[in-house]
Amino acid sequence: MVDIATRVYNHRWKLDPIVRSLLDTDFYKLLMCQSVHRNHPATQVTFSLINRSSHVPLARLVDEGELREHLDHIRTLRLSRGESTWLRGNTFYGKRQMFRPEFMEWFEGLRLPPYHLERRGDQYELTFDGAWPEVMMWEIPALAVLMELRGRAVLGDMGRFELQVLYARAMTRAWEKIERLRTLPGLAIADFGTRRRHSFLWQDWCVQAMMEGLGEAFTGTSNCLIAMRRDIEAIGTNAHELPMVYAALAESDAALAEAPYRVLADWHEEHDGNLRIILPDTFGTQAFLRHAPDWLTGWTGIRIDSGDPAEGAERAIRWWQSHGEDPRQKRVIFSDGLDVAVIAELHARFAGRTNVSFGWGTLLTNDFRGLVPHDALAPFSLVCKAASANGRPTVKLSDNPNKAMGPEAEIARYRRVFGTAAQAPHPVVV
Ligand SMILES: Nc1ncnc2c1ncn2[C@@H]1O[C@H](COP(=O)(O)OP(=O)(O)OP(=O)(O)O)[C@@H](O)[C@H]1O
Ligand SMILES: O=P(O)(O)OC[C@H]1O[C@H](OP(=O)(O)OP(=O)(O)O)[C@H](O)[C@@H]1O
Ligand SMILES: O=C(O)c1cccnc1
Repeated sequence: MVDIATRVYNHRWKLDPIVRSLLDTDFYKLLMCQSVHRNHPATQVTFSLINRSSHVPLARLVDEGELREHLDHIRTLRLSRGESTWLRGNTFYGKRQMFRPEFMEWFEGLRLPPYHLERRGDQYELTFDGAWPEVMMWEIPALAVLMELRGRAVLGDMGRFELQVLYARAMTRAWEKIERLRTLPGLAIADFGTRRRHSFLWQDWCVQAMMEGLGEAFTGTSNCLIAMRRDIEAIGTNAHELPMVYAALAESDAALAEAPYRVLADWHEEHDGNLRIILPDTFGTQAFLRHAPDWLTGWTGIRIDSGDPAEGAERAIRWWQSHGEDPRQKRVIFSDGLDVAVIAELHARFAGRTNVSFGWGTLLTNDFRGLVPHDALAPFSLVCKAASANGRPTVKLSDNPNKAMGPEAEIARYRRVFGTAAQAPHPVVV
């Protein structure tokens, strides 16, 4: 087992690359990338960094030169032969050859496109422009680099013993959470914490702790590199970028209203079983379900990613029931800023009524809250989103207005077209 504290202490004198592999990313990126590569290879997109925690002055905390070194390093990465063999030969969700040869050939040649970085006051403007399948692969490593550099800036001033005790405390906290989760019968939980993790090695430690502590209840990790190295399941669904970009490309209000379903029709052709998971909240869950075509009720499950999670799950259950579907045959995946108390509550309320699972992100892989002065290692809400497609702005409404994005006028148009009702704001922690 790596002694993380000693390693942090000893690695301060040369570039210690944060992201070392194109597989150090979420599995759903690869699933989406294959679909985008087939259906929208030439669509031009811009992805942008958004620091939703504006009180965190990223540009003061992270050195620009160091940031560039890490981003440049990521641009040198290529899929290795062993990684390619794993992707081509491994079974994902029980299916062989999940990734088609045309996609694999393209992926083997991929290098990430250039980035644009500029300091604006205390924040960084970081954007990525180019073809959608290439640009989308920046999101996860860019976030992981920024989060870890911000952490390293704090760790760099700490002594050997301070570091030992810091990690001992973080380990104790993580293990206590796992002990709590162990008491939940029939739990199914995966690691979704790559993008805002404390560090790669810390995420890897958390994954191994979940493996030992939870056994079968730990269903796997969204991180492909860790899944490969630890020989566990790679877990993934799909993300908001698909409906956001499809919607931005729509030529009329009627096409806009259809866009979220068009996404899933394309997905339907590629995947079955546990990969048919609906993400309904991009432009408001209620409106999405109200207008959903009948064939969608046959899908396996729904991912609840914003708003009040219990309300979201109740709504999904009612929707299935009203279409003659048995919710006990369906799956609800909760994935929004989870921590153990909420997981236990949702598990108690929904287990038995539907199949429940959890995608646990930042508060698994980066719960360093309260461990150093000024809470300088606490995670915060850093995201990287598709901001435009073929020159047109994207919009996200979400079930939480605090997560909405896009130009005001476009937000108003989307609300009208989708018939999205007013929503209650929820605080965004991560
Ligand atoms: N950011 C990272 N991404 C992927 N793998 C990593 C990362 N950091 C460390 N590892 C892996 O974790 C293991 C332990 O790290 P260790 O400190 O021994 O190696 P290293 O950082 O690669 O090498 P060195 O200590 O010589 O700089 C190694 O197998 C290393 O490849
Ligand atoms: O436990 P968590 O840290 O929430 O990790 C998982 C989250 O990460 C992703 O979204 P992201 O935060 O990138 O964007 P969003 O919050 O706007 O959905 C995903 O949709 C989950 O919400
Ligand atoms: O596959 C997913 O749905 C996923 C993975 C990581 C983070 N958020 C969501």
